[in-house]
Amino acid sequence: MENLIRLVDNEEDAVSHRCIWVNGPIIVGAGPSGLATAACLKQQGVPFMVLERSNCIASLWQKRTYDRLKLHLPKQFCQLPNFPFPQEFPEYPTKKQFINYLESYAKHFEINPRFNECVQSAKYDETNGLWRVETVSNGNEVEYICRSLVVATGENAECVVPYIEGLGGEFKGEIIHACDYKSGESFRGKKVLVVGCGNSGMELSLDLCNHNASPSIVLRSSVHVLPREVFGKSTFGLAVMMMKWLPVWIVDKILLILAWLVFGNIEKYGLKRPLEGPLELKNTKGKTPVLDIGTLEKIRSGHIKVVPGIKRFTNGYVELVNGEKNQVDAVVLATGYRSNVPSWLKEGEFFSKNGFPKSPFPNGWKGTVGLYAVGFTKRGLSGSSYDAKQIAQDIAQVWKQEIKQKKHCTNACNKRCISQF
Ligand SMILES: Cc1cc2nc3c(=O)[nH]c(=O)nc-3n(C[C@H](O)[C@H](O)[C@H](O)COP(=O)(O)OP(=O)(O)OC[C@H]3O[C@@H](n4cnc5c(N)ncnc54)[C@H](O)[C@@H]3O)c2cc1C
Ligand SMILES: NC(=O)C1=CN([C@@H]2O[C@H](COP(=O)(O)OP(=O)(O)OC[C@H]3O[C@@H](n4cnc5c(N)ncnc54)[C@H](OP(=O)(O)O)[C@@H]3O)[C@@H](O)[C@H]2O)C=CC1
Ligand SMILES: O=C(O)C(=O)Cc1c[nH]c2ccccc12
Repeated sequence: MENLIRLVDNEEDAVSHRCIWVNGPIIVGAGPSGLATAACLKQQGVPFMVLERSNCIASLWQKRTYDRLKLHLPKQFCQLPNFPFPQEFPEYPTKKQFINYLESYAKHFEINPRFNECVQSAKYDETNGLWRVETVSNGNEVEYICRSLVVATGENAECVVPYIEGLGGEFKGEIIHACDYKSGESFRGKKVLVVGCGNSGMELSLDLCNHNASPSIVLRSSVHVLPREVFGKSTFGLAVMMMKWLPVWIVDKILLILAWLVFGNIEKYGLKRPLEGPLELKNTKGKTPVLDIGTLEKIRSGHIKVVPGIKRFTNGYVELVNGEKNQVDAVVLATGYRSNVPSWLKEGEFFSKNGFPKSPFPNGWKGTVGLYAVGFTKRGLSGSSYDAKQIAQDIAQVWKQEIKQKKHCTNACNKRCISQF
C-alpha cells in the first residue's frame, strides 16, 4: 500500500498527533464484513486501509463468543466472497474452523489491518471533500485522511446491559454478559438465571445444562423457536428456497406448521410466540428467530425452566413479574448487542440514531460523499457478502475514473496535482 505519510508530531505534547493520508478507502473494522470488503477491493486493484480496535481480526468471534459455538446457518450461507470454505468443513462449522477460515481469508487476500486502532471520530470535511478519521492507538492520537469511508463495525459492536433494579446493587452474585461467557464449567451445580431468550440465551442455557448447572431462562415478551433442521433439511435453507416462489406470509405459515410438527405446542412451556411470523419479524424488526440446537428438549424435560420478566433482584434472589421469588447464584445477561456507529461517526443523513443505515436492504450499503456501510442488513454473513461486493464495485468504478483523470492531469500540470496530497 502506497501511503504518503506526513508526520506532524508535536514534541511538547505527551501524546503524539500524527496525520496520515490514505490512498484508497478506509475500512473501519476487521470482522467478516471488513475483511470481505477488503478482499473484493483487492480483486479490483484498489488499495485500502483497515483500522481495527482490537489486536486481531474477527474479534467478536475470537474474544466474545463461547467455546462450543457453531455457525447456526449451513456453511453455504456463511462463506465470504471469492474464497469457499474447505471441502472437509461440516455443514455447521465450529467457531474454531470459522476463525481459521477468516485467518486464511485475510492471508490469501493479503489483508493486513492496523490493529489497536480504535476509531474515535470520523467526519466529512466539505471544504476539500475528504474524510477525517481520528483514532487512539496505544494512547497516541492519529488522524487519517481519505476520500471514502467504509463502516464495518458491525451490529454487535457493544453489549446491551439493561438496568434492572437490584442488579449490581443488592444482588451480590456473579453477573456476566453473554459476550464474556466461555463455558458452563465454572457454573457447575449453580442456579443460573439467563436473561434473554434469543439465540445466545437459548444456546448458553443448553451449555449450562450440559455442565450440570441449573439454568432458568427469562422470556419477558415472546419468541419464535424453529428447529435448525426439519426432516434432515436446514430450515433456513428451506425458507430461502420457498422465498423465491412464495410471499413471506405463506413461508411463515409453512415454517410454523413445520415447527409444530417437530416440537408440538411450545406455548405450554412458557414459550409464547409473537403475533407476526418469524421471517416477517426478522424483516421488520430485525429480531432473529431462535434456531434450536437442543435447548427445547431440555426445557421439555424440565432441566431448563422458562420464567417471565424480572421485577427486581435482591440479595441472592430474583423477583419475577408473576410474583415468584427464586434463589439465584449467578446471572448471565444474554440481552443482545448494539451498533456503536453513533458514538464516532459525525453524520446524520445516511445512518440513523440507532446506528444502522436508514435505507433498508438492499439499499443500505451506499451513502453520499464516499460513505459506505457493510454488515448492517440484519441478514448475517450473507448480507455482509452482498454489501461487500456492491461497495467494492462502486468504489472501483470511481477509483478507475480518478486514475484516468489523474494521468491526464499529471501530464498537464504535474506540480499542482502532486501538491494536493
Ligand atoms: C454469537 C454470534 C453468532 C453468530 N452466528 C452467525 C451465523 O451462524 N451465521 C451468520 O450468518 N451470522 C451469524 N452471526 C451474525 C454476525 O453478525 C456475523 O457473524 C459477523 O460477525 C458480522 O460481522 P461484522 O464484521 O459485520 O461484525 P463483527 O464481527 O462484530 O466485526 C466488527 C469489527 O469492528 C471492530 N470495531 C468496532 N468498533 C470499532 C471502532 N470504533 N474502531 C475500530 N474497530 C472497531 C470490532 O472490534 C470488530 O472486530 C452471529 C453473531 C453472533 C453474536
Ligand atoms: N450459533 C449461532 O450462530 C448464534 C447466533 N447468534 C446471533 O447473534 C445475534 C445476537 O443474539 P442474542 O445475543 O441472542 O441477542 P438478541 O438481541 O437476539 O436477543 C436478546 C434477548 O434479550 C432480551 N432482553 C433484552 N433486555 C431484556 C430485559 N431487560 N429483560 C429480559 N429480557 C431482555 C430480548 O427480549 P425482547 O425480545 O423482549 O426484547 C431478547 O430475547 C443474533 O443475530 C443471533 O442470531 C447468537 C448466538 C448463537
Ligand atoms: O445469526 C443471525 O443473526 C443471522 O443474522 C443469520 C440469519 C439471517 N437471517 C435469518 C433468519 C433466520 C435465522 C437466522 C438468520
